[in-house]
Amino acid sequence: MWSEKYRPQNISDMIGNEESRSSIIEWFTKWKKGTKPLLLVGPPGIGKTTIAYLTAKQFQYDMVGLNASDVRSKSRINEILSPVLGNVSILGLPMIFIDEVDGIHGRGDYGGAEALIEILKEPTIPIILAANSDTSDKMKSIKKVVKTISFKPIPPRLLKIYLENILKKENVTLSPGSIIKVIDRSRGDVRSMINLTQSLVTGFNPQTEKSFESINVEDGINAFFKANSFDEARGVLYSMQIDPRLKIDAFYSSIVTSNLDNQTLAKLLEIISEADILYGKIMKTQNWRLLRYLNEILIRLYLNDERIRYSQYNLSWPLLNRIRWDGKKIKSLSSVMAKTLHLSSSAFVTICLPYILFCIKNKKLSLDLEETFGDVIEKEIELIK
Ligand SMILES: Nc1ncnc2c1ncn2[C@@H]1O[C@H](COP(=O)(O)OP(=O)(O)OP(=O)(O)O)[C@@H](O)[C@H]1O
Repeated sequence: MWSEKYRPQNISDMIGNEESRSSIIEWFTKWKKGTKPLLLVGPPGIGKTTIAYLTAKQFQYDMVGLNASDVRSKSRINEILSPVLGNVSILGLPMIFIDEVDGIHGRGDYGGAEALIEILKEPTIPIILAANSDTSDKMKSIKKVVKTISFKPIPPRLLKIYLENILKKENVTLSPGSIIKVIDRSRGDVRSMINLTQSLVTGFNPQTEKSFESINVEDGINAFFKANSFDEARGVLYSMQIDPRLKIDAFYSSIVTSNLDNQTLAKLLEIISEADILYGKIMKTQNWRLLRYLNEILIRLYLNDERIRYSQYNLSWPLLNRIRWDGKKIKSLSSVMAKTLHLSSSAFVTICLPYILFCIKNKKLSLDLEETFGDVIEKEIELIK
C-alpha cells in the first residue's frame, strides 16, 4: 500500500498540525516521572500514530504500541502493561502508545477505562493515547488526567503538494481535475487521499473521471475476478462504494454459486468469513474506523478466474434444483435443524443448507452429521440420501 510505502520516516516529512507536533516534541524534551500523559485527538489518517512513533524514535524510546481492544479489561491491562511499567531498567527506555482509546466504552468494557485511568494518574514512563473524539463520558474522565493535543484535518493546499510529490515519485500522472476531486473527497485525511489515488492510478478504468463514480455491484464483482493484476482488482474493490454488508454478501453468493474446486472454495470462504467477522465486530462496537480493513481482507479473494461471475445473494442452481425436486423433505429438515441451531428457517436455508447437503452426500460427513444431531434429523437424512 502506498500509504505504508510513504509513511514519513522523519518528523520533517510530515505535513500540517505544526504546532501540535512541536508540543509533542516539547513534551518529550521535558518528560520526567509523573509528567501527565498525552492524548492526541483528531480525525483518522492525519498522522497521530506516525508522529508518536517518530518522536519516540527521535528520543530513543522503545515504543510499545497497543490498541484499545488490548486494554479492554482490568486484567488485560495489568497483564500487558505491568511488565512494561515495572521493568523499566530491563526493557531499556520503554514508552506506551495506545490507539483508539475512544473505543473503550459500552458493554465490552470490563473496567478497562478505570484501570487505565489509575495508570495514567501516576505515569512511570511516557504514555501517549490517541482518539478520534473526546466527547464521550469515558473520554471526559480520561481527559482529566492527561494533557490533550488537538489535530486538525490537513488543509487542501498541503495535501496537493504532498500528493503531487508522491505521483512524481511513482512516475504517474493524474489530471488536475482528478487531483482536486481526490483532495476534496479525502477531507483532510492523508491516508484516504493516498489510498484513493493508488486505486485510481493503478486500478480499474484509470485516470478517467468515470472512476470517481461508484461501479455497481454486478460490474464490480465481474471486473474484480476478470482483473489482470492484483492492483487492478484492488482498484475495482475500492470503486465499489456500496454498503459493506451487500459487498460481503455479493462476494459470498458469487463464490458459492461458481464452479470452483473444493480447495479453492474453502480458501475463499475462509476469507469471506474473516470479512464477516470484521463486519460483525464493527456492528457490535460501532467502531466504523475498522471498516478501512475490509477491502484489505476482500482483496485476498482475488484470483484471475472468470468462472466466478456475479450472482445475487441467492442459492446455487444445484441447490435450487434439489429444493424443486426434494422440496418437502428439505423443508422438514430445515425446520428441525433451524430450531436446533437457533436460526430462522431462511437464514438456515441460505447459510447452512448447502453445507448440510454436501455433508449428506459424503458418507463420512453424513455419519458425523447424524452423530452431532442424532435422531433429530436421522429420518430426514435417510429420505434425502
Ligand atoms: N501529517 C501527515 N503527513 C504525511 N503523511 C501522513 C500524515 N498523516 C497521515 N499520513 C499518511 O497516512 C498514513 C496513516 O497515518 P497515521 O496512522 O499516522 O494516522 P492517524 O491519524 O494515526 O490515523 P488513525 O486515527 O486512523 O490511526 C501514514 O502511513 C502516512 O502515509
